[in-house]
Amino acid sequence: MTAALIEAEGLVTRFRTPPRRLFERAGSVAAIDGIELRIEAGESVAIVGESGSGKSTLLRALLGLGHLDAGTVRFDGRPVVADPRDRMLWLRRRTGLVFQDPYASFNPRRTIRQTVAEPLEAIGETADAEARVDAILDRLGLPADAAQRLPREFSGGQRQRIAIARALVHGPELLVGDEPVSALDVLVRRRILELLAELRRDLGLTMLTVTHDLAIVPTIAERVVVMRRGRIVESGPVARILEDPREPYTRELVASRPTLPPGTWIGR
Ligand SMILES: Nc1ncnc2c1ncn2[C@@H]1O[C@H](COP(=O)(O)OP(=O)(O)OP(=O)(O)O)[C@@H](O)[C@H]1O
Repeated sequence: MTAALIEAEGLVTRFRTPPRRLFERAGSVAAIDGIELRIEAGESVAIVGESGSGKSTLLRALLGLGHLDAGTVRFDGRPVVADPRDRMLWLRRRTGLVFQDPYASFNPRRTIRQTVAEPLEAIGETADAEARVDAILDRLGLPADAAQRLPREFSGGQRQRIAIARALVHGPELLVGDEPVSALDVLVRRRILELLAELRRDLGLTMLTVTHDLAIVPTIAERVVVMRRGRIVESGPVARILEDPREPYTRELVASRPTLPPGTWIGR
């Protein structure tokens, strides 16, 4: 079998929990507990589960940003190790990240040009930064003068476009989103989801998106991984999971999701 883009085996991450009573010892909780996950190049996978199920911890582990108590992660066959001596520039070159609240991750005093160029600085590819920033801002439908302006001058939807521009400016093959549209209102959310689907097609991206919102999954992914209490309880094609969930927990999640907009399913 050829190497998958991401291969995770037996991942366990524990966090210490403070004692609840005076003479009780501190305990620990497994935020992720024995995760096996394989993502092929070009695939788009959504990780879903309620708050606290371990989605963000898993994402951090896959990117080498969080500690692991057990297990291994490989990216295109190469081990991902959370080691401060190795800043894993090779992995940063190949991945782009989009978070829920772009504003919180923008420096309010840096122009959009400086903000979007951040990954290029981080990986030491600044030679043609200006042209690359202009090209990606244009690709994301931002006005030509956006580069000189500051984050506060933009709406929520535009800020998320800027965040996506920053995630893609260095030409990564994997785009990772942690609740990338949760902070947006419904119409803007729809547009950003469609934009992500289009970018994925045009750029041949592999996508990994964490969300608590099952309603967005058909637009963003072909495969769903359902997490509960640090474990994967079910995984499969979007249509199968949404129409015929096998696990009681997934059935509950599906039943409680808001009605799907008459949207674009990419998974079938
Ligand atoms: N740094 C930390 N220290 C202690 N406990 C943590 C830490 N990070 C996560 N946890 C615990 O690990 C479990 C999983 O958290 P995680 O944030 O991965 O879940 P999540 O599914 O991403 O939740 P949300 O959707 O609310 O972000 C939770 O019980 C959480 O309290």
